[in-house]
Amino acid sequence: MKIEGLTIRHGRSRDRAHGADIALRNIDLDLQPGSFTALIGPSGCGKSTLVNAIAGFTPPAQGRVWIDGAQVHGPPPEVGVVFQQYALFPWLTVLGNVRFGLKQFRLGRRAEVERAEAALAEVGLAELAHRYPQQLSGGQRQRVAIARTFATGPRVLLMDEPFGALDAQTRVDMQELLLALWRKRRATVLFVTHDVDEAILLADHVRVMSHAPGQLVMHYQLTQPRPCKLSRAGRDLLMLREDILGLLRPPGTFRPEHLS
Ligand SMILES: Nc1ncnc2c1ncn2[C@@H]1O[C@H](COP(=O)(O)OP(=O)(O)OP(=O)(O)O)[C@@H](O)[C@H]1O
Repeated sequence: MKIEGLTIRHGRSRDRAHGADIALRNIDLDLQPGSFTALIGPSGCGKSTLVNAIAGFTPPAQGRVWIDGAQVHGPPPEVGVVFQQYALFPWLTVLGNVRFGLKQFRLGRRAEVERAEAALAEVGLAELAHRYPQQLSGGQRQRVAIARTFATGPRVLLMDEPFGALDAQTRVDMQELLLALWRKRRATVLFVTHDVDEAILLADHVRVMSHAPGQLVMHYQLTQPRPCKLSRAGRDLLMLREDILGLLRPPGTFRPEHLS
C-alpha cells in the first residue's frame, strides 16, 4: 500500500482562500505487505480522513493511493475497514452480517455460508451465528465486524479505533485475537488509535501525525515480539512511549517538570 503526496480538503469553498479546509497535507506513506502499522495523533489531526482516503471513500485533492500497484479510485475490494462503531445491520443475524460482506464475490449460497461460518469460528462466535447484533455485547459485536472483514480475505485492513469503545479486559482479548488473525492471514494493517500503549503493544511500525492539518511527523520501527508487555519491555519501550506522548502534547501544555 503506497501513498504519494496526498492532500485532502473537506468542506466549504469559503474556507479555501486561507487553506482552512485542508485536512491532510502532502502525505507520503509506504506500508510493506504484511506489516502492522499503528497511526497515532491528536484528535482532529486527520487520522479518519486518511483511512477514508485509502478506503476510496474520500477522493484526494492532490496525490495518489495505490493498493498492490493499482491506483485507488473508489472502494477497492482488497481493502477491509473496521470502525469503532461496529456498523452491523440490526435486521440481519450475525451469520447474515458476515455473509453480506461476501455478496460481492458471488460465491453461491453454500460456499458463502461455509466461508462466513469459518470466519465466525475463527473469532469464537460459531455458537452465536443466529443471534441478532442487539443480542450481543460490544466485544462480541466487534468480533462480528472483524469476522465480516477477514472473511473477505482483505490484503489491506484499515482499523479506525476499533477497540476504543470496549472495556479494558475486552480490549486486551480483542488485541490478542487481532494479532492471532493477522499472523495467520498476513494482511497489511493500518490501525488508528489514541492510545500510545495500544500502538506500542500491537504494531511493528508506529507513525505519528501532527496537529491539523495532518502530516506524518515521526516513524518508529519496533522489533520486540508482540504483544509487547510494557512491564517487561524495559527502558527502551518506556522511553519510546514518553517520546510519542511528547509529540502528541500541544505546544505550551503543562508538564509536571514545570513545577520543579
Ligand atoms: N466530512 C467532513 N466535512 C468537513 N470537515 C470534516 C469532515 N470530516 C472531517 N472533517 C474535519 O477534518 C479534520 C480531521 O478530521 P478526522 O476525523 O480525520 O480527525 P481524527 O484525527 O480522526 O480525529 P479523532 O481522533 O478525534 O477521531 C477535522 O478538523 C474535522 O472537523
